[in-house]
Amino acid sequence: MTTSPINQRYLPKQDEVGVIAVGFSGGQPKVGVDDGPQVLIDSGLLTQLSQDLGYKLFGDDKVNLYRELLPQSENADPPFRNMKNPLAASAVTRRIAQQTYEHSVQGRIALTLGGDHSIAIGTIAGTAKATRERLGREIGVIWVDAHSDINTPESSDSGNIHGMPVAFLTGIAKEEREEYFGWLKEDMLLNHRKLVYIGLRDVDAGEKRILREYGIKAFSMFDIDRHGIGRVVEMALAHIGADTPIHLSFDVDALDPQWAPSTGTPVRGGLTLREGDYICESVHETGNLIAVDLVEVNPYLASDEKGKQETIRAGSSLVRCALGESLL
Ligand SMILES: NC(=[NH2+])NCCC[C@H](N)C(=O)O
Ligand SMILES: [Mn+2]
Ligand SMILES: [Mn+2]
Repeated sequence: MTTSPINQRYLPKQDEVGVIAVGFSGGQPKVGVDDGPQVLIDSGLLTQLSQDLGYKLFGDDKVNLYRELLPQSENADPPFRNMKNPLAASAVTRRIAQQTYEHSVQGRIALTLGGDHSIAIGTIAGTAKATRERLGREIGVIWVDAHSDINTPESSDSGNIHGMPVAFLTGIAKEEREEYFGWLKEDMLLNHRKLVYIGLRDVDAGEKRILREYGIKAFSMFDIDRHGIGRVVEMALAHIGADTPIHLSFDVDALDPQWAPSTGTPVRGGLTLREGDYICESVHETGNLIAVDLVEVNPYLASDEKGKQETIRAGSSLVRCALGESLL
């Protein structure tokens, strides 16, 4: 496969990583996913990135809780268009967009540790804007997940915003009011033709309609069984285009619960850890990686300590692979 890296001057500073540790769980109802970044950091992930992989780290060494942005009480943040915790999610993701923007516009790889997947509204908005400014181009997104997270507020059965980020980011869901994601402006949006999914196996009926209507590229577990992970990743990268800055958004629930049981919405029949690592390694190998999100690690949901540790180890392995650990 020919995936020649984009023009040298377009490359991120490949030795600098901007870390955003996001302790936010308001995109879904289960407590604990806000402790995801802390357990990943406690496991030594950031030390490994600097000491073993040689990255210069910038940004957070402690987890953002965004307390000052959160509404005072749940009563102060009633559902809006069926969305739960809309003011909190909007305010926090707006701030995350600023944080990723600041790293990305300087050419650092933006690494975001979540937190539930609603936070990708911020991370992708930030890198999309920074990349337009810095390089004059659109980003591509590889979204690795059991779910497509492309519900609109109206199509969602749950009202959980972590099932909606892609709809807002592509402009498929729109909202004018500033405090309800109206701050997402044109230059922060993602072209739905530059989006590709890998690992899908639990997609709502309304989401399937959206994927079909917009012709969005998606590789489900069926496709991985049919073609093998090597061919699927090759096709996914070809869809994004060889000359495109890539934002990798990895939901740990893409992995089979055997490898990552400690997550809010586990779905059986998923990727092996090795397949997940392979996706990350392949994206690294393109030389076009500009950002990584690792989300939905909830340390309190495994049935035992072993499941919790496995999930943390898997999540941190995915991040290290995306940053080039296992390539010789
Ligand atoms: N990021 C996730 N784990 N998303 C799960 C979403 C589940 C379901 N489709 C919903 O919209 O509520
Ligand atoms: Mn998911
Ligand atoms: Mn997700």
